[in-house]
Amino acid sequence: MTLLTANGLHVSLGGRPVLNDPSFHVGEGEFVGLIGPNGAGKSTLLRAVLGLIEACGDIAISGQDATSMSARERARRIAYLPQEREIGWPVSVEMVVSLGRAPHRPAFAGLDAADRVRIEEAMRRMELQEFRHRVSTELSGGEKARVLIARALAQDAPLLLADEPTAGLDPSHQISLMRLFAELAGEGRGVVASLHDLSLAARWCTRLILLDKGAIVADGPPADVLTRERMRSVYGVEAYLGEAEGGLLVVPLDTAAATAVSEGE
Ligand SMILES: Nc1ncnc2c1ncn2[C@@H]1O[C@H](COP(=O)(O)OP(=O)(O)OP(=O)(O)O)[C@@H](O)[C@H]1O
Repeated sequence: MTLLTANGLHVSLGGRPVLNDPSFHVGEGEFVGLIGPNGAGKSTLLRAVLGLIEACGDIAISGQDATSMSARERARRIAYLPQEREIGWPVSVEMVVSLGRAPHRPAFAGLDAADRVRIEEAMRRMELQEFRHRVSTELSGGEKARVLIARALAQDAPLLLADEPTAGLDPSHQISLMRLFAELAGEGRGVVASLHDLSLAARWCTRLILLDKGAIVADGPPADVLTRERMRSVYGVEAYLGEAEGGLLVVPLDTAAATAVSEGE
């Protein structure tokens, strides 16, 4: 089943076009890495799909026109991890994670047993049980990121959109998170994550969408999308592409340094 279809999106911000007609779809079981240089429009694309900014074009969520959905209905179908990791109030970690259940409950209603199961599961998956009573605003950047990811997991939506979810996480937590997203996809959900670590993206994502200047320049299996030519034309760098543990390894090269060394020989 197709969880998300976006057709011909156009967004202008500050009088400048930021999204130039991208069209794509995300199905159940897909872990899609949204990649591209700074300013390519990745966050804008995610925010447009969520209805957080005005966009022209068609967006369907689980086959239903997104414009006909209330914000609450949308939040039951799409969980979102924003790029900003700020937590506004000095409340406990458990309280922040429990906010993920809000779209499923009538306003001001307490948590029921099913909510509590989801909250515990989300905290377990993000290794936060020991943190449950800590004040969320007093955590480190990476710990806060894990709390906000747990809040998105507690939302228990079929589709998860995550904006740079690995930012601020140490290597071990980066890998655990990518494995978790792959597991969520394996359970039949859809995951779309904007990522700058191309090796992580290539290793774990089932598909990559490469965005440049608001347009999709490639969409497909990681090894097809990440070529030396695209690293050059889109990111403006030479890159070493190799293989490690069954995944593609992408190492951007400092060409100025490489040239200096070879000229000195
Ligand atoms: N509110 C705004 N007003 C004007 N321009 C904006 C606004 N928000 C974003 N932009 C511009 O839109 C472009 C796309 O931004 P966006 O945050 O979507 O890029 P991104 O691909 O997520 O980048 P990054 O990898 O740096 O997070 C950028 O050039 C940015 O400066």
